[in-house]
Amino acid sequence: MDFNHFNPEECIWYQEFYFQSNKSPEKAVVTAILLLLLLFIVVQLAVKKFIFGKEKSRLSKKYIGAKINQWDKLPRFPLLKLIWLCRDQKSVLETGRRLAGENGPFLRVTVLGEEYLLLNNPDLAEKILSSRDFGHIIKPPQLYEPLFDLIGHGLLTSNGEAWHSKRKIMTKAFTYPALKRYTKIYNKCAKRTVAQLTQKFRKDDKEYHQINAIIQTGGIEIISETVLGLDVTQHKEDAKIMFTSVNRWKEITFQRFGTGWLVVPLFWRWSSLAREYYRRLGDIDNVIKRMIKRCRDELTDQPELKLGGNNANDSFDNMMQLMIKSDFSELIILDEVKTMIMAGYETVSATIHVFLFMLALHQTHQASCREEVDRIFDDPANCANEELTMEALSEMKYLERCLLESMRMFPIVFITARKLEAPLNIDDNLEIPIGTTVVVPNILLHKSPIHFPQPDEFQPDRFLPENCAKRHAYTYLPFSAGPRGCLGIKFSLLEAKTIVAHILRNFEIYTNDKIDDVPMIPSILLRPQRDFYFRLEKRNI
Ligand code: HEM
Repeated sequence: MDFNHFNPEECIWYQEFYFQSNKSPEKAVVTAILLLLLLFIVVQLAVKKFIFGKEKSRLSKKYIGAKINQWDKLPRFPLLKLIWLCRDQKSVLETGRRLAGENGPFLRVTVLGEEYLLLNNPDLAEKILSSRDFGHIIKPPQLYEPLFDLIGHGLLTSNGEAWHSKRKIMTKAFTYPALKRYTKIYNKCAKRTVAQLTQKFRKDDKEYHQINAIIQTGGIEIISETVLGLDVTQHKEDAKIMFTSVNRWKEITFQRFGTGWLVVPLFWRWSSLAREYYRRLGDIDNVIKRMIKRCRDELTDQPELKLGGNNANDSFDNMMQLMIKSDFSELIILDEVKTMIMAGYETVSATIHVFLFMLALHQTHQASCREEVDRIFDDPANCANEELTMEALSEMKYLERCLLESMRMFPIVFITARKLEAPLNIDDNLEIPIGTTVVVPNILLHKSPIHFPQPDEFQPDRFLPENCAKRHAYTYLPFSAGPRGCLGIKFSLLEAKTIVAHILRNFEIYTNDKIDDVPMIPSILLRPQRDFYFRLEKRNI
């Protein structure tokens, strides 16, 4: 074609484009925007690869001399096949179990140049989770990045020395004396939960209702008071802002991760959901700042309480006081408080919701738990005014076994992941290189028929001490394990036992759902496709 004498009307493709664009100019604009976005994403990926690539080679130099090993021979599972097999969210867990059975302990996949390795075996899980090497305890940025603008560099997302020093201090918030103080809060909130359930299930009401919202309200009340010192009855206005904002923030987060395209930062930042999300976050920050000020004022009024530094051990009522006494800056307190709320509210509420469902499905186990609970409530030495003490709660052995079994079948946090900044030595022949993201699939380990025969059956006696002693410690990981395992294990078990014991004391629990009616979906947390339905019959006590 002679471009010097180019006549657009003679050229068919040009005419088509010209007339199309004339007919609907907005289509051309949309196409241009999409092309620009595509270009932007490609550039972002290239820049990331360049930066991570440099980081990798810097780290590799640090470990010159790492042995040549079998890593290169470890086969890769085809990514497209994996995406295809996991296309249905409802059956993704079953697919995972099948793949784990077929592929042995390792499943290696490469995504956009990033290596991922599934370690589906308790020995391998122990190798990574028990390691104290700072290069083995890094949270993968590609998975945790979305959390950074929410919780900044709180305990859950920070690494290295910054993480270590904060962990040392925050561990004090979970010692026996601290938990003993929180137990009073658990009881108070459990009684409010029972009152709300009593209102919902009127006498002679034979209907089934969803109760998750009530369980979650109890969960937020507990975490607000134990972390912030925010008692709903005393700080009504702040409590209202806190509850609505935390709930909306959580809903938006689920919506974001459930709607694939909103995960892309560029789309997210321009969405109306993001605007609401940051406004809610601002509201939460303002409540926390007001609580920090109140707490500082209280401590100034009572100088004998102001201990500072390492002496902050025992004399605090809530985690905020501990942080102020440990001289955390306001910025660190904001991140840490939000971390605790995020780590500790939805996880326990969701665990209780599933546990009540398990008890409703297994009436004989429910009856045995109630018998135990009644015996403890009726013992005045253990339990005055229907207040469960730490000692009373530790006597609830049967209830605890049922809770642990429920968490085995449905671990709310279903995987643990680390990004290697130091090679991980598996044995003489295999060393996993720096840069790999290793994933421990807690949920698949819990369903292993070798360690848990008839894994789909609810059998609380698996958690009798003699049966636990026979099992590898890294077969059961609802709270993960090792130096980065959950800080709130005892907190969660005590809270869940208190709430459920109060409910069992007051109600008989029934459901008309079957276990297969409501598949569990792996989202940020493992959660049922919809809330379960329950009927609660008030007991005559
Ligand atoms: C049933 C309830 C809970 C479950 C299933 C759970 C599970 C977990 C898991 C699996 C991890 C490790 C994550 C990882 O290694 O990537 C973790 C970490 C953590 N959890 Fe929990 N958690 C629960 C409740 C709580 C509560 C109530 C709190 C505090 C009030 C809490 C605070 C934390 C913190 C601070 C971390 C980060 C620890 C660190 O990185 O050093 N969790 N949790």
